[in-house]
Amino acid sequence: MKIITVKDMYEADRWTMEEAGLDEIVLMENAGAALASSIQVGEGNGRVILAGKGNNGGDAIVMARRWAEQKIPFSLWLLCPPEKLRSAPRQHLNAYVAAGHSFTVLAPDTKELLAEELNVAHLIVDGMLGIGTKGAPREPYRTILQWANHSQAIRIAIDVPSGVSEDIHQGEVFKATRTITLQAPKTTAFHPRWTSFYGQVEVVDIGLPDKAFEKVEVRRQLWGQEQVRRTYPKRAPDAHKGTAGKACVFAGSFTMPGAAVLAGKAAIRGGAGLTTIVTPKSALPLIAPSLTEATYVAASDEDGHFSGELPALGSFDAITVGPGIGRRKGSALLVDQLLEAENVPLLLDADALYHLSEDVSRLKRRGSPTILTPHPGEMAQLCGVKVQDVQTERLNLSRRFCQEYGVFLVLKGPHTVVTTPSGEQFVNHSGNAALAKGGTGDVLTGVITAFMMSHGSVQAALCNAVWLHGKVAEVLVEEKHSLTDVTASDVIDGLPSVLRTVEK
Ligand SMILES: NC(=O)C1=CN([C@@H]2O[C@H](COP(=O)(O)OP(=O)(O)OC[C@H]3O[C@@H](n4cnc5c(N)ncnc54)[C@H](O)[C@@H]3O)[C@@H](O)[C@H]2O)[C@@H](O)CC1
Ligand SMILES: Nc1ncnc2c1ncn2[C@@H]1O[C@H](COP(=O)(O)OP(=O)(O)O)[C@@H](O)[C@H]1O
Ligand SMILES: [K+]
Repeated sequence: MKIITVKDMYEADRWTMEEAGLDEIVLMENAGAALASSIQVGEGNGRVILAGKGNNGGDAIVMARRWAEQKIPFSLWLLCPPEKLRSAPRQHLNAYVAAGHSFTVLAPDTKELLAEELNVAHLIVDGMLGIGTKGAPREPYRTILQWANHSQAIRIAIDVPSGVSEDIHQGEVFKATRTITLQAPKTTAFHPRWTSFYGQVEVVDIGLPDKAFEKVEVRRQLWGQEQVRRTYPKRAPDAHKGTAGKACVFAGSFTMPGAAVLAGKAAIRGGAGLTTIVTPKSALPLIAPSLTEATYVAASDEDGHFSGELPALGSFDAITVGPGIGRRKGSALLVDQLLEAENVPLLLDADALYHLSEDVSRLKRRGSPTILTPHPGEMAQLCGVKVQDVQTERLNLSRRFCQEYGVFLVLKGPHTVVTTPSGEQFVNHSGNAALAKGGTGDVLTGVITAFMMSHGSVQAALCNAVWLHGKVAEVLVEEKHSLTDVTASDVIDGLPSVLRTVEK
């Protein structure tokens, strides 16, 4: 599903109205109807619908008419004088009034009543500000947002939570329990500043033809279960360990053997036919007893870490380097040599990214696919910026980096972003804070390593691995864990149940 900017949405809107001849009134009617049927009204009274002066308010007015016709009790508040409404919302307000329904206009003498209603409401529908918002909400929105946010009510936002805007600000924003977005998810839903205000996001169709988005260059998409099912490869009945892929994982050290175990186990669970762990000699006995199915190469060791001498290796379908290798000179030398490995996809994670950041331009010399899997701290180091700058520019920064260096990038965190060398972007929709624990990144690296060899497309491999990893965390918390106790090993153990649903 395409993720769009405000400009894209207005362009699609314009096309639909001007080229397809569908009136704004019709789209607003569709939006209101879709909202009326997807919002659960709950028991009792105390439903407040807030309508602002733009088209977002128009959607709320249509929704109110639909509810009124179904005899659902509510109060509709108009936050501007009716004559200040834009043309389409005004026409819908006329229809609402003509149908015999009532509303209250916010004014000095009604303000207190609204405060009281919001205070005791069980459901607040926010049609105050939509994608036309510029900067922090001004009065009267600011105060009403404060009242709404203090209420114990379930809060539903129409299209976007009021106050969310593409230009970042620190003003008041509607804290939605759920946001019902019209037609397509907006980029702001995945911006770290705004994600938490959106709550649960649902997309409803309001009748814009797909063609309306063809003219818009949309290169960002949501990646979810549907896409995974479509792209997940079937294992051939005559598959053998050679066809399932031979992976070589450079991981571990005397002080960090666990990272190698986690990445190796996850690669094997992820379907790799053969997994070879290359690790410093002294770390090998710490790793091998916990990972029976792998084969091993003992690398030359210097004080429990890679010395930098590359052992003689056979041929592999994928090479991964990083988990637990440490930051000493030896592992830097290792990374340097692996970057020269021709004709094999190379995944760099964790400490390998630390070494890479010494000279990122080396990436430009690579002839085969290169995959980087940084968390925001590692991304900041790769780009020479602050972590905060990574977080506010996750999508744009990733795209610029991938286009400049010709790599695939997995920028981790809530809503992990996968970017291809040409700048296509895929935002992941699964996962939860249970993953915020050491070692879960090593698990992801292992799964990616396996998927790179089984999927025809690197992009699909990355997106599917990221989705699976997040989905496992969701299932673990739904079924037998809490957000607090999940371990990286639990994530590996949880892979089978989600993989089974994908294979079906
Ligand atoms: N195809 C579509 O995209 C459709 C969109 N619709 C709705 O239309 C909305 C966009 O409508 P509009 O373009 O009228 O925009 P809004 O509904 O966001 O309203 C913008 C209004 O708020 C004012 N405003 C902007 N920033 C403000 C701030 N910081 N403080 C106070 N006031 C501020 C502006 O002056 C303007 O009058 C969408 O979010 C959606 O809900 C629907 O009506 C159906 C069709
Ligand atoms: N709050 C969160 N919500 C969703 N996913 C998260 C969250 N916190 C962490 N993750 C995921 O957990 C993993 C952590 O990886 P990383 O930071 O590399 O850990 P480590 O290096 O310790 O293994 C990433 O896949 C990241 O996307
Ligand atoms: K809104």
